[in-house]
Amino acid sequence: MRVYGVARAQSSALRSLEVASRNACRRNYSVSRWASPALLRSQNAAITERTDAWQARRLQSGTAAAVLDHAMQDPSSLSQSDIVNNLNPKEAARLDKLRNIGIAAHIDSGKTTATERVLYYTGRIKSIHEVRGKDSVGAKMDSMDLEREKGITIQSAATFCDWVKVDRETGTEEKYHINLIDTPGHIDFTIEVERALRVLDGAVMILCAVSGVQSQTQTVDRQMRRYNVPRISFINKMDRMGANPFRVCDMINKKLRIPAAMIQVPIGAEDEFKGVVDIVRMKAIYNQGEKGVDIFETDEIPADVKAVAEERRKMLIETLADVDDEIAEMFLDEQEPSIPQIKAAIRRATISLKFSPVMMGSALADKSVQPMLDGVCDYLPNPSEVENIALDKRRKEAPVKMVSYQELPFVGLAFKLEESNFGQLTYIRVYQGTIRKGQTVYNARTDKKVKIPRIVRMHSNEMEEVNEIHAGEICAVFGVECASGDTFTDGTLGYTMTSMFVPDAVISLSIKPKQTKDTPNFSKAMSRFQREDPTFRVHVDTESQETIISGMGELHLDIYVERMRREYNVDCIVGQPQVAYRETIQSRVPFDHILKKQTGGAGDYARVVGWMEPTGQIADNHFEQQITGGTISEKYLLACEKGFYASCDKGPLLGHRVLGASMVINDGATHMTDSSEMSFRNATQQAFRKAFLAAQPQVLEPLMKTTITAPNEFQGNIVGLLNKRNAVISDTEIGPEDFTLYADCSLNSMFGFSTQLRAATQGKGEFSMEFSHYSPAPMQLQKELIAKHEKYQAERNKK
Ligand SMILES: Nc1nc2c(ncn2[C@@H]2O[C@H](COP(=O)(O)OP(=O)(O)OP(=O)(O)O)[C@@H](O)[C@H]2O)c(=O)[nH]1
Repeated sequence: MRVYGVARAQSSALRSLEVASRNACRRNYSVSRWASPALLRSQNAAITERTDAWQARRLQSGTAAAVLDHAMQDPSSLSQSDIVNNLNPKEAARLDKLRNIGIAAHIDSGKTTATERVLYYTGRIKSIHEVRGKDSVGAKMDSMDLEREKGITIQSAATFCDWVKVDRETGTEEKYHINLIDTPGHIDFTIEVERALRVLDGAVMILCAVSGVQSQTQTVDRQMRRYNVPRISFINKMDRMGANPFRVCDMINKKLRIPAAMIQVPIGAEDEFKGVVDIVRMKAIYNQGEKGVDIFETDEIPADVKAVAEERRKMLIETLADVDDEIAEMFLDEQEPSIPQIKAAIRRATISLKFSPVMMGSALADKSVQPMLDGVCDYLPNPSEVENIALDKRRKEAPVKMVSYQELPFVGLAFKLEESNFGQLTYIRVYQGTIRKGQTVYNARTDKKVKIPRIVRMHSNEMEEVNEIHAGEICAVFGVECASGDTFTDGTLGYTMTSMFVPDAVISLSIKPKQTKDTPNFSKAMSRFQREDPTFRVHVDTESQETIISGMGELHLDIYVERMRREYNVDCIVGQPQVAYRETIQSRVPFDHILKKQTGGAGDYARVVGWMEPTGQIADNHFEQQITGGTISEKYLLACEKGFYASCDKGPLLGHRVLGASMVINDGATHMTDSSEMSFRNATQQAFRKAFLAAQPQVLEPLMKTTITAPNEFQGNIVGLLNKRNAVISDTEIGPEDFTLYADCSLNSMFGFSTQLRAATQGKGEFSMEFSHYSPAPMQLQKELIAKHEKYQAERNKK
């Protein structure tokens, strides 16, 4: 933890390399957090190879080389920021003032509204437009027509701005460069949050001051944990009736189980909300001027807020003492930490994911957004303070930590693709080195070279052309053929980065263009949407020859059907939404199957012996061969494996994917002339079918974690609706006005629920669903589904 404090102090003071080097040596044996000697060696070699004049001078001077040598002897000695600081304090100073952040939250918490203020206060936009505002312009970050019409964010949008942080006591100013991504709240577009958090260094988690932690807040919380993203919590909508930030702070602690404490308390609430008290510095902060553009700070804390502010300050120090050693020691010695000590502790604890500082305001009422931006600069990490790991393909995929330093070989991750009027736009996070216009880079997955013709910085749907982008930054490039999640390098390193988590699709429907003349455009749109969104999948059903699209929910698929109409002029006919069922087995069944055909000429012969059994988990399938004595050759076993996985793609019960099945082949026979790869593949598929049907097969259905919120008077109606659907209600929370109900529901039973919910709550109820797990479908449903599938097959066979 000391590393951050020292590195920051060094970089802000821009001390000489010698001082930095001495500090690094002093820390050498006390800090244990850095990389492999091989990485440092390879990077040192890469640095030496480069002809960069500055670099060569530094290496010749011996200081930087000494630091790297030192690190090689004891690789645990230096952090990423130490290395950058020691190599080039100027570069460390650039990184120190850089933040890559995301704004993520439950639906309608005010992410886009808050982002609009951030852009206005930083001078990126000249006027503020509201989401669903009366001027019909819509917020800057909701640039798609559909987003503006529906008032929801569908795609995440990237932008950047410069924030000048003013220390009002000393009058000093510090300029920070912030790359910002506004993400959607609807669970159907969760991949957008997933990929933003994959590449960001920190986040602002927005919560509603009335509703607090909601279902999507919990999803976002899981995503932040998955990618180790430190966060500030910002309680928005302090102007709403029923706003209670103290309750929300408790909810963050209890429901999200992250130690959180207020670093501000409100001055008034609801329509009396006036501003906040910064309880670290004990200053009252108010917004003034048009759209709250000016900040007024004073020592005069209103009398009715003072006691709360003091009490909450004590609570803040106590919470910090639980998560930070330095404050813990002072706490035990009954010493009062100073303001810089508290701020440093908040920063350390936030970056090390042990704490979340809680701020508050009202974006819509233009109150207290600027202090939140100060918080981003003060408490969220710069790119060199975040650990980013790549796998080195040249060293058996050994993990290596990347150094956010512009002179090192380039490594970047393509995290998002988007079709624009000028061709495919690929968003890249540069983790190491520099990407330059005209440079040739390598795609680590395909090993293909590509030239970078244009680099731009994105400002929602507008772009600004640049010649190069350095480590730690986010940019977009044109004309680069790749898939979402591909790693690019300059070719000197064999690094590849792990990609993001892509959730399984739960819903599908058949789709075709109304008019055959639209087929080319239809295909174009399908391939574009698939490339852009890994949760949107398209396949052609081999039996019905229908195009099937699958995704995260009805809204997700509806939006694509609508985009097809608007952006490609293709009207489509869509089928009923279908649940993505799965199939599994429950018992072990042996098999001994012979495929034998001799009808003149070359015959077919393959014998496979073994067993099928459940893997024990409703997850991936498993194939294993335990052949002794070479009864089946390697080549044919490979064909058996292919046959097994092909069978898993289309289960024998309904033609849906198989989960949790294992096949072992431990014996068999081969014919001198009649055996072939095809005969072993077919024999395995036949054996699979027979064994599967004998092994107590079962249809699985997706269960959805469902959260419903509505005004309290409708609770009875909603419980009734859920009972009809055999939902299992797991929890209910009753708030001052609204209640929230948590339930597990089968996806199948939830079709049409939104219409019924609207009717039952006078349009005031909301619900969200997220895939939870697969569970056996009720027996009656299984029988009906199987009978329907068999009837369909029989009709097809007749044709
Ligand atoms: N009262 C009040 N309303 C707010 C505040 N901030 C946003 N809103 C309103 O809340 C609604 C949703 O705001 P958005 O900014 O679209 O929320 P979002 O989180 O970006 O929405 P999604 O991206 O669709 O999840 C809009 O009608 C806003 O005007 C606030 O501070 N106070």
